Amino acid sequence: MAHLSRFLSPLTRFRGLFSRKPARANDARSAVPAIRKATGPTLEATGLLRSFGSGSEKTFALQNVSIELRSGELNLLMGPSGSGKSTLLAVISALLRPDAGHVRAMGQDIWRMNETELERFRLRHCSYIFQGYNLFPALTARQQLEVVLQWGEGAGRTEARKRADRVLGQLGLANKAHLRPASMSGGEKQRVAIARALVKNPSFVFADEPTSALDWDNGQQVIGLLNEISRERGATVLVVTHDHRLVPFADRVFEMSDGRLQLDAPAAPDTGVFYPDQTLIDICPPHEPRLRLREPVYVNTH
Ligand SMILES: Nc1ncnc2c1ncn2[C@@H]1O[C@H](COP(=O)(O)OP(=O)(O)OP(=O)(O)O)[C@@H](O)[C@H]1O
Repeated sequence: MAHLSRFLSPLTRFRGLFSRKPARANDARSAVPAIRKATGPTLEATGLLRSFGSGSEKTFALQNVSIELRSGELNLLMGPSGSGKSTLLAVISALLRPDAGHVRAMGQDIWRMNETELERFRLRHCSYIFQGYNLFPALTARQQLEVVLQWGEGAGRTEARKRADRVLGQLGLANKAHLRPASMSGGEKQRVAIARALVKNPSFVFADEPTSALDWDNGQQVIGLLNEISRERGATVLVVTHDHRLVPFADRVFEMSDGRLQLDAPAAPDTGVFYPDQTLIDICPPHEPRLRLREPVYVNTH
């Protein structure tokens, strides 16, 4: 089982929920682009090495791993237990320093940052979603979100409540806003965790086995939401999972084995068109789970 949270100090766990990034002006749902530019990578890792232990006990968890992720895409990271998925997720999400290699995000080499800069980067740009939800037991669903906005962004009480309620409503949780985690089902708890990740409008969402504790209906709902976060809000989403049923929801599927990344695997049947100038015409209905390109189709526009 992957446990990304083991790479977090308790303080980082708490602070990682917050962002000082101002809310985007437009509600992302109203801004689903019919045509979106396929941009370059927003997150680019090269030559990552990471080991644990020493001597005969030494484990090489990452062995020269390079990967590129783009905004607006949902990426799955799969592979057998112990293949290095959680380690890779932790290294590229600014939680675990590699022994060697580079991770470039938002135009910066994140592992050249000092601790303060790293913390600011996590706060401003990253959201983390864990298998175990990581909700505060004493807070209601609404308060889980409000605290992010009030403490993280300095939002006033009224504004925080309005924004929290809007996101809870978008995730079908309006009638659960007053409940504490102990009174919620696993699926509801994970949706609250996603709402909390969403409310800060992150550029990057990193999720470690977010559906493994859920039944298939709830799991499907959760991956559908992650899909929407990438597509409608333009976030770069990376999900570690063992569940092959999630594959049709993904833009790209990366396989790891023995600390190495295998070739990018295709996800689902052709539903879009790539033009040579890299403009992607997304022909899927905005609120349907996205179907994917098996092979990019290049159309001669001349
Ligand atoms: N903190 C640690 N100390 C020692 N070894 C570690 C540590 N973290 C990971 N490892 C080792 O590194 C290798 C990769 O572990 P990692 O958790 O990244 O794999 P994984 O693919 O996520 O596995 P799973 O699917 O079981 O969660 C494993 O052999 C693991 O035992």
